[in-house]
Amino acid sequence: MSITDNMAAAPAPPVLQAQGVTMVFGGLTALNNVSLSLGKGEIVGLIGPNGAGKTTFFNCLTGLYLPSRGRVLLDGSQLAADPSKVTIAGVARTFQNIRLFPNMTVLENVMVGRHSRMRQDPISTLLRLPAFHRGERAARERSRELLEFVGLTRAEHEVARNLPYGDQRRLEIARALATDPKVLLLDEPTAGMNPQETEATRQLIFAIRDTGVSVVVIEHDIKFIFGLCDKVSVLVQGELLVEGTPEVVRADPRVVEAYLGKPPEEVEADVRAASTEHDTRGEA
Ligand SMILES: Nc1ncnc2c1ncn2[C@@H]1O[C@H](COP(=O)(O)OP(=O)(O)OP(=O)(O)O)[C@@H](O)[C@H]1O
Repeated sequence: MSITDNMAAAPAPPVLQAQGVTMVFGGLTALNNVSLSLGKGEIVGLIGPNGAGKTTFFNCLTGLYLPSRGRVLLDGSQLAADPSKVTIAGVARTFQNIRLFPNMTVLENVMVGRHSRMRQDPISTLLRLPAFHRGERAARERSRELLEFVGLTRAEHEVARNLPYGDQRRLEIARALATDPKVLLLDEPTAGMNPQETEATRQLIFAIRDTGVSVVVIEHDIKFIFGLCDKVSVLVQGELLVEGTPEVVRADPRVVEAYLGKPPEEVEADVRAASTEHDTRGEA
């Protein structure tokens, strides 16, 4: 076997790596020594009961929180605890509670994402020099391409708050993609969607993966996760309980136990009900 053969056989290094991430809030350990490895073009699911630490983990991956211990690497380089630097490095996200600019148009929302990636010379911007206009034209073109990609071309000029809920979630994804991410983190992308919208979202995530972007998805809909992901990690009370292929995770007795000892269909209904209760409590 030649050296080249050996090199070809070596697995590609992970795009994103979380190593022993621990997050302590006062006396509460929300995450304890959680690791995750994401390959190029891979889709990884993150599941777990309410309060397991899933969103906290995303906040550590995106620089919103500085982990109490552990680190996060993108292409082998440690990420700063600074969300805008993490975005520029190539990690984008959507939020559990949609965060759009409600009074801006659909196109403008995507352009905001694009601008966070652009490096305009301040003088050109201030004086509206040709370079500024070229940059704006390119940003608009790319934003339109992304709206077409997520199926929102028809809504380009609508005000974001007037979009149906499912479309708002797609718009958030388009805005995240406008930053040209290597890694996209989706926090409950199908929450509140009907079965058709959920299936369309699954197809959209596959299409995103096919462009070479790696994806991590938090979802309570277990069937959705098992039908989407290459690997699944299960968090329970801040600890990584199990990780593996959907087949391995689904069959693991600890997962069944952690999810109330019921089959996936019943578990899913329970988790959704618990989630609604949780949200209602949060609003009270
Ligand atoms: N900023 C914070 N300060 C203090 N405690 C926090 C903070 N953020 C999260 N927590 C706590 O950390 C734990 C994990 O919360 P987190 O929101 O990450 O869970 P989750 O798995 O995303 O839950 P859900 O499925 O309900 O969204 C919870 O006990 C939560 O109350």
